[in-house]
Amino acid sequence: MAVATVAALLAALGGALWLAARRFVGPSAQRLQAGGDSGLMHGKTVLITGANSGLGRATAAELLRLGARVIMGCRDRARAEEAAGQLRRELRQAGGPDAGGAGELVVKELDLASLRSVRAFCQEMLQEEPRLDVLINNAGIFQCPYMKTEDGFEMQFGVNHLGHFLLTNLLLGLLKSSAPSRIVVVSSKLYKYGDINFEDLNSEQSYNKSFCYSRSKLANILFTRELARRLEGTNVTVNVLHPGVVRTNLGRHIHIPLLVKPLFNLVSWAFFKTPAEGAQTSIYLASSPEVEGVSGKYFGNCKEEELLPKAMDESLARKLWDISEVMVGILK
Ligand SMILES: NC(=O)c1ccc[n+]([C@@H]2O[C@H](COP(=O)([O-])OP(=O)(O)OC[C@H]3O[C@@H](n4cnc5c(N)ncnc54)[C@H](OP(=O)(O)O)[C@@H]3O)[C@@H](O)[C@H]2O)c1
Repeated sequence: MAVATVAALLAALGGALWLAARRFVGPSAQRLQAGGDSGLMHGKTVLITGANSGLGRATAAELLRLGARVIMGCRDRARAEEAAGQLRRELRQAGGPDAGGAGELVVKELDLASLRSVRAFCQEMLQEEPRLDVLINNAGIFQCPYMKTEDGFEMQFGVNHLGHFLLTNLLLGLLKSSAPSRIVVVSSKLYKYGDINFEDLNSEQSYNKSFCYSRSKLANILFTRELARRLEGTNVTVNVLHPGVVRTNLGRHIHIPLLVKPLFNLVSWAFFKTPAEGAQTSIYLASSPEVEGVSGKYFGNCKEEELLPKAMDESLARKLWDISEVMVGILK
């Protein structure tokens, strides 16, 4: 009797934990089915940063299936070519458009930790690509030890915010001439724990890897909202999203003790989204007719969500924009 009671209690506790965790990461995005019919993106060119892994790779797979020309902007050509080869094979096996020539994958080198690389990449884009319908600022680095980009910026702020800031600005002309066009920014719910300290944007005085990640993700949202304001009337929209908690390579800098690893793997298997699930909101914002004309909004699970006041602070967003322009030397 006592054993049965304990077992029942454990089952109830397990169930409650399961429900609580699913609630935290959001409903299974598989049910959201953001992608539409194959052919929906036919004739559209999409650029995805960090498309060789995790969410970027899953987003590329679906947009390719929908018929887009997908440009994978990646820092490591070998890793990107390998991912592109796998994606083409998967698509052929599924009898997708690659066999018939509708979707197309192109790999281009882009290191967001180097403004020189971002400029060279954009120059190549402007020379070779007649149009750009969707830009997905997806690449990201998470809780790394203190490191600097080639230009001397703290790595998370440099890659997650400044690299994408310069990239977007240099491609705006192409996006405008291809309008209606869209920009999709991948942020994180962890923005809630960040703030923008203009006195120490480079974290020289103190470095906290979690806080700096959150700061970079808050910067993604402020950037999106200020850009949406600047793009009013151009038919170029920009929205930002939280993908949920997703099983990807993002945690590569987190050290998990060997003994705890099996438990962590079990928890992530049970509760985290798969990359295909996590990518649904990116795919939705990139391709769905439902969001045509929608701009400056924050999404999770393919639905608009509320932001904390600090992420909607217009004067903070303007100040960050002005300082970012100076940091990346936008006028050079
Ligand atoms: N996974 C989650 O639970 C989660 C939650 C909230 C938000 N996000 C956001 O989702 C986005 C995608 O992350 P993910 O989870 O898919 O992680 P991931 O599997 O690690 O993918 C990150 C991608 O960014 C690329 N990248 C990193 N540094 C770069 C640089 N300097 N230049 C160009 N590309 C660079 C990586 O390239 P390499 O493969 O060459 O390293 C990789 O392709 C990130 O912005 C992340 O902040 C993820």
